[in-house]
Amino acid sequence: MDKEKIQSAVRMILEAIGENPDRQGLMDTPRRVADMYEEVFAGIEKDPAIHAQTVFDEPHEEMVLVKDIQFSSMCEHHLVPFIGVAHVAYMPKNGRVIGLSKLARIVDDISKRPQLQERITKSVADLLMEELAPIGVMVVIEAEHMCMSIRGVKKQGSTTVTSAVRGEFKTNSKSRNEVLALINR
Ligand SMILES: Nc1nc2c(ncn2[C@@H]2O[C@H](COP(=O)(O)OP(=O)(O)OP(=O)(O)O)[C@@H](O)[C@H]2O)c(=O)[nH]1
Ligand SMILES: [Zn+2]
Repeated sequence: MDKEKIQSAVRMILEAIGENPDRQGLMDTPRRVADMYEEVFAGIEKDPAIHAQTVFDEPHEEMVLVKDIQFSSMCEHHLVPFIGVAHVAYMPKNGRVIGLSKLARIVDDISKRPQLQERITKSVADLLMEELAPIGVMVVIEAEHMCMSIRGVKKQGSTTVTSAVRGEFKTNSKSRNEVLALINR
């Protein structure tokens, strides 16, 4: 990531909005924003699939659900945050079970990029299907988009819910409803 370039761009934005980038309070702002972008866009340089490489040979072929995984991402249209929770369920097959924290790490790496909520949802589901070849995967994400609350339509408190459903969860409404019931408990 070119942090020097981010700094000069932020300086230009401050000038463009009619501010004085050299005044006391703004002097370090380009550097701070560059540090922040390095953090919130850290996923661009990461391959989330590495988190699915260590599998435990555990013969559990029923649901595993990690719910309420907090995440934050940056909406790619306005570069403002959207913040919420992800619920990730899968049904392992052939002993291909991964560490629970890895589900959260996958959500993190995929979120830390300019994103759309739909793409995060789909990416997490597809990654798990590809890497673990499980019986099924279901990802549900709930988030509030700052681009809808602090600007534009200015609707605070509205939540966007997206889901991606694969395999058994797609074909079997009982399995799907079980996940939804557990999420909403
Ligand atoms: N589908 C989807 N849309 C998003 C997401 N984040 C932000 N948006 C929307 O992206 C759209 C961009 O619309 P544009 O009309 O190009 O931009 P805009 O004029 O700033 O839109 P307004 O927000 O309506 O003022 C807006 O409707 C946002 O609400 C997301 O994760 N998924
Ligand atoms: Zn936006």
